[in-house]
Amino acid sequence: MIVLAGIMGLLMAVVMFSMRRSYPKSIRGLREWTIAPITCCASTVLFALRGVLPDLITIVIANMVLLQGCVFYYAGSQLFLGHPRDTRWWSVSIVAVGIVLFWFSAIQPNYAVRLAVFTLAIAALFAAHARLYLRHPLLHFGMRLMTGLLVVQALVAALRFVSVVLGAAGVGLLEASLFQSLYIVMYSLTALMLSIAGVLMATDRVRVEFEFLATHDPLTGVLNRRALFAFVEAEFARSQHAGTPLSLLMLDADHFKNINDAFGHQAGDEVLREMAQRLQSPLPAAARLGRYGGEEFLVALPGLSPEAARVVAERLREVLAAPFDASSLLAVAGIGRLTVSIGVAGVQGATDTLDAMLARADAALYRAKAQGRDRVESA
Ligand SMILES: Nc1nc2c(ncn2[C@@H]2O[C@H](COP(=O)(O)OP(=O)(O)OP(=O)(O)O)[C@@H](O)[C@H]2O)c(=O)[nH]1
Repeated sequence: MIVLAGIMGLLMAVVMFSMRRSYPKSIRGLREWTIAPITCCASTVLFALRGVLPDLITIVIANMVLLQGCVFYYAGSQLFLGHPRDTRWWSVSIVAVGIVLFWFSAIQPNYAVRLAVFTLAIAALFAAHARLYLRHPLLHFGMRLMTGLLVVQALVAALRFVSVVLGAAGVGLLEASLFQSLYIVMYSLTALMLSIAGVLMATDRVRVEFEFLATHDPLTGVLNRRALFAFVEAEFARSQHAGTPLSLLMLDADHFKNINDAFGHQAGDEVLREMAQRLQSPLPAAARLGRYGGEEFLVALPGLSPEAARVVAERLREVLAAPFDASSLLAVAGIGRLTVSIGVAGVQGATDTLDAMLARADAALYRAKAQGRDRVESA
């Protein structure tokens, strides 16, 4: 059982290694999660050589290596969750545990004390590791699995510690009692189970990152045209079905070409980013903002009539026209006030189509441009 679990842990290290090579660099911690099962497997080999190699290696070093393997998992989780790697105190603790284990194996042999010290250390390590996850929202199955495994491991180790204190340590690691067997199975499977949870978490993260890239505009971070249209189509169908209002705002920066020409394309990009950021704040929670193309944005306002949407549009115009922060790149470049023209359109009855509604918003925008810009026009 122990040997098989060690081999499976090694296979998981191969999986982690190949994931690390092919996954984006933004997914951190995979290096530590590769080293961790290898380290745990190395400890298994050392435990298995009991009687062949000196006790110093098969007891003291083996336990220290196992603890270090668990610390690598912890370090991987710290990095994966966006924290700096900070395991210095655990390294110091492993050395301290090693000294105590050495004392109670070479100087004053005592299996119960060794077991108590080791189970206490590993229970504390798993508890700290579980706590790290519990301070984050457990969004995906992989994270919940990892947290559950760590909590169970911490509890098993704590129970084992209590049993040792109550005088039920047994006589040795491979004693064939029920509790000892359960404990061995649990710890043999640690590397395998933690690695599986790590693989699931990394895969979840890649999916979320790719989903974001596929649905958001890289320059401004708002929804891209495809994702926005998927939303608008669904909302239009819902509005037709339920008879609830839906409005669209088509928004175009005024004389944007002049900004590019006068201040350069990079300043133009910065203006677009600033616009996207400013446009988000006054929008109702159900609204969605997306980049329609170039310097044009589209806002979908489910539940709002064209009259209510017009009020939102005026508010957006105000927010965009506010002066830039003195330290902002745009103020430094000397770009003045941002103005936009906005076309508003709402759903008109059961026979309306989305294309017709978009055409009305576009026509209203065109009218706003024709009538001098920096204004809102309704279809
Ligand atoms: N910097 C930057 N410029 C862009 C981007 N997309 C489109 N543009 C520029 O936006 C400008 C749009 O110009 P026009 O369509 O003539 O419109 P305008 O100058 O805003 O004038 P009006 O809309 O009539 O007020 C062009 O100069 C495009 O090169 C972008 O992603 N970044």
